[in-house]
Amino acid sequence: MKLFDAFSRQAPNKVFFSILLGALSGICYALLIPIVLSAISEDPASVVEYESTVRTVLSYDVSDYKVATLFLIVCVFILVTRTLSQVILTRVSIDLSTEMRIGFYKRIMAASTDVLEKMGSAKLLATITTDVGRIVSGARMLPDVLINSVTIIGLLGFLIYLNINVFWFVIGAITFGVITYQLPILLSNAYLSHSRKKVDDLLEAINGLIYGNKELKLNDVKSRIYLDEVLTKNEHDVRDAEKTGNTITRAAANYGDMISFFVIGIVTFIFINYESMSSDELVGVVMALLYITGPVSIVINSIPQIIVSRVSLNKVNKIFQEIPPENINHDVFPLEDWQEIRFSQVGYQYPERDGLEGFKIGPIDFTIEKGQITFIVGGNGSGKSTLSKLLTLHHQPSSGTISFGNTVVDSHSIKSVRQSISSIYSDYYLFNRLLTENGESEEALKIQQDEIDVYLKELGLDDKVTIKNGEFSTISLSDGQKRRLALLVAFLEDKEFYLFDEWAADQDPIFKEFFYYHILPQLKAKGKAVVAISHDDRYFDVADKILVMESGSLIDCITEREIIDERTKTRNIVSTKKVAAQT
Ligand SMILES: Nc1ncnc2c1ncn2[C@@H]1O[C@H](COP(=O)(O)OP(=O)(O)OP(=O)(O)O)[C@@H](O)[C@H]1O
Repeated sequence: MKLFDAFSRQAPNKVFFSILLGALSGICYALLIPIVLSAISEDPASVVEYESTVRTVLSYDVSDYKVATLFLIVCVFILVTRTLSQVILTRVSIDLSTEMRIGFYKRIMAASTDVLEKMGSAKLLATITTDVGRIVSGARMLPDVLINSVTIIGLLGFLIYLNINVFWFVIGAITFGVITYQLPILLSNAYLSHSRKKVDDLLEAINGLIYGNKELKLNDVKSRIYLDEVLTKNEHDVRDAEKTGNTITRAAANYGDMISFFVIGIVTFIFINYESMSSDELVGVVMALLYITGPVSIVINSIPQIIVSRVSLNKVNKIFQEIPPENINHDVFPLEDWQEIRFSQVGYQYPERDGLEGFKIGPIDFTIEKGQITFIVGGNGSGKSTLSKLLTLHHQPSSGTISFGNTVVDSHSIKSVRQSISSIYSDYYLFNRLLTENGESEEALKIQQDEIDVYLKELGLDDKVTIKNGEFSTISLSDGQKRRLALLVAFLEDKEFYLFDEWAADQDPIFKEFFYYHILPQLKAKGKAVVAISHDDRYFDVADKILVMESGSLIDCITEREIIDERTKTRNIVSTKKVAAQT
């Protein structure tokens, strides 16, 4: 059983110990009935020797003292072994779920950006939150299934001892019950997994409700249609599938519970007419069957959950395969000094989607120099951001080579080269803390704190955020302020190559100017290679080089100072005229 394999791999010794305890507990459980029967039966062939002595314990009369003592010992033993078995396996299951999730985090970190972008966050989140949980709940049933299975086996053994024909009859009845029970369960699983798919759609719709809330508020028709045709429809789909699935499951579970009673009825009212049995034997059989009812229904009713667990385990394994780790060297080594980033005949293409060919870049040749500011410009969809992800080594070229100085970026060097890059993308993510290594000296921390305070002031954030022990006091800031905080983080990283994708787009005019005329030149003066993707043609004069993109091709690379100044001047005149015309 795959589920059990996963467990055994997690903690083989603990699992073995838990199985052993579970088995012992199951055996003792099965022993209770023969012990009780021995006490009430006068049959000389009883399991325990009958003794009619009465002893007084704590002022109470106890008959069959020896049997009673054995009964008590077995009960205590069951209590201890059963609890230990369950606790051990439950702990292993909790460890397993933690390990699984951490494994997921590591795999996501090691996967390439291309693969993650293709898969999308919703699928990954659903797997981490839903499937891992299901595996654990299924796995938590394993100790009970084990204990009860052993109990069933023990009681079946007792039935063999009582009457072999009854044993075969009971085996046949249980097999029939288990098989017929599976049919409704399969049907209900189909409904429940349909409802699970619908939950994905519903979650997407709820996202729309929360994030599209402002748009919906401004348009009553839109919000009514969204409520009726999207949210309510999805809710009803989930509700209907769940109702049907759960109705079938409940009916099947009750059928599972009643199987043993059907068997008791058939043995008592029908079987007895065809098989000669003493009344002691019949009492024994009925007691064993009554006793077996609980374990049988526990085992039968856990089958669906264990099946769901296995399905989830397969899903998790499948997703793991779909996000393979990047096939690269994961050791980081110091890079040889470099002065320029060189793109030689670099080409890249997004994968085909819905039968449409993926957007293509290149082949492209250019260089980015340290101590220079390079702008990448071009119309919407011309490929600037795609090019930026090639520059920051998140996309790997399908043709050509990228080199940082003498270091060619390949599977051996890519991770090391990435360490010299800092970027703020247009869809950047701001963590709520600086992720710097602890253990620095107090003096170093003080210098860093001073540096932070200077940057906070410079970026106009000193009255908005404080950073203590690396944690931001808040990230509930305006879009522009958040982006400035991201800039502070990038500064502190002190990398050799900085890339900004439309950083200034949502800054006010003062900070826009501050970015282009102060921050970028400051980085340039520090000898950093600086690339800014920008539509702000007013500031193109800051650039030492302008790369112009169109439809995935580099159509111009302007390096001449006069041309840049000239173009900037012309664009400024055009912009001023446009503004004048509009006003
Ligand atoms: N993750 C992706 N998967 C597939 N295709 C993509 C992906 N991201 C972008 N594209 C395609 O690549 C093309 C270029 O997109 P890109 O974001 O590079 O343009 P851009 O020049 O940065 O545009 P903008 O100025 O609007 O930001 C687009 O036509 C888009 O359809």
